[in-house]
Amino acid sequence: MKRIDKQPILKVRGKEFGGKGLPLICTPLVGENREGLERELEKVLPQGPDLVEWRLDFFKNIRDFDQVLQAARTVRLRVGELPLLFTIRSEKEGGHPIPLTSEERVGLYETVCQAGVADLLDFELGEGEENFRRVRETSRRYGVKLMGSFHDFAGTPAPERIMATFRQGERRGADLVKAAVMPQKAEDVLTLLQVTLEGRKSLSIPVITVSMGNYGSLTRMCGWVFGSSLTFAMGEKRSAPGQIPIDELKAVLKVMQKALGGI
Ligand SMILES: O=C1C[C@@](O)(C(=O)O)C[C@@H](O)[C@@H]1O
Repeated sequence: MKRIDKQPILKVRGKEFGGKGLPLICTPLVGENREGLERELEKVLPQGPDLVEWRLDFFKNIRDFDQVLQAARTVRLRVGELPLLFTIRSEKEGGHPIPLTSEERVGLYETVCQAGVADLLDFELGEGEENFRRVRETSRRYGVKLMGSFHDFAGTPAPERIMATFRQGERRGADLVKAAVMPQKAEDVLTLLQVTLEGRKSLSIPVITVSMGNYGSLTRMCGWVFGSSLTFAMGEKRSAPGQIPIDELKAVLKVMQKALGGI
């Protein structure tokens, strides 16, 4: 079986988004200060993720950009050659409440790009066209890749809406797009997988899709077969419902890959 005809690929520090075979495994860090992040990394790194996401919205002193940068440099150093993804999730899309306006979030992304600590940024498409354009411009200037993202912690929108969001990301110049949604019924999981396949076949950039919660955890294991280029797995602590421990995920992926004939 040929997996999917068209395969747009994005390479970041040698890791391929959208390449053949297994998905990349990303482990989120949710430490609330530098020490916490260091402790987390000690547990996470030996488990062999392909990349690490720092969820800045969990960082306690996020208003203090100097502290953020200090922590960022520590994390950067520790992850070494692994790609590092910076994410400031907004509360309305399921993030930790943070005292930063949209304007300040854009500023913080600019700061980390300038400091040369990030490989990838996750910026919500819901932050609006102008903010997205600014983050796109800055990230491009510093050679940082940009993920246009969308999250719904309450439900799974209709497939056309998810696809429309992906196309919006593509139009705005994102390097890849991501949707994480919550299933309310088993059909929602199928919807997400169907959209994954459609996105993979019709977009010019790689896609990442996640269905969260218990039912949704299926997609964390099999989404790659339908075209999701990355899956999030728990290192020390979950950053979203349904994430499974990285070692368990790796074991499942191995079984699936063999059963699928090595695609
Ligand atoms: O958007 C995502 C996906 C995610 O919400 C998940 O469900 O695994 C976890 C987040 O940390 C990440 O930014």
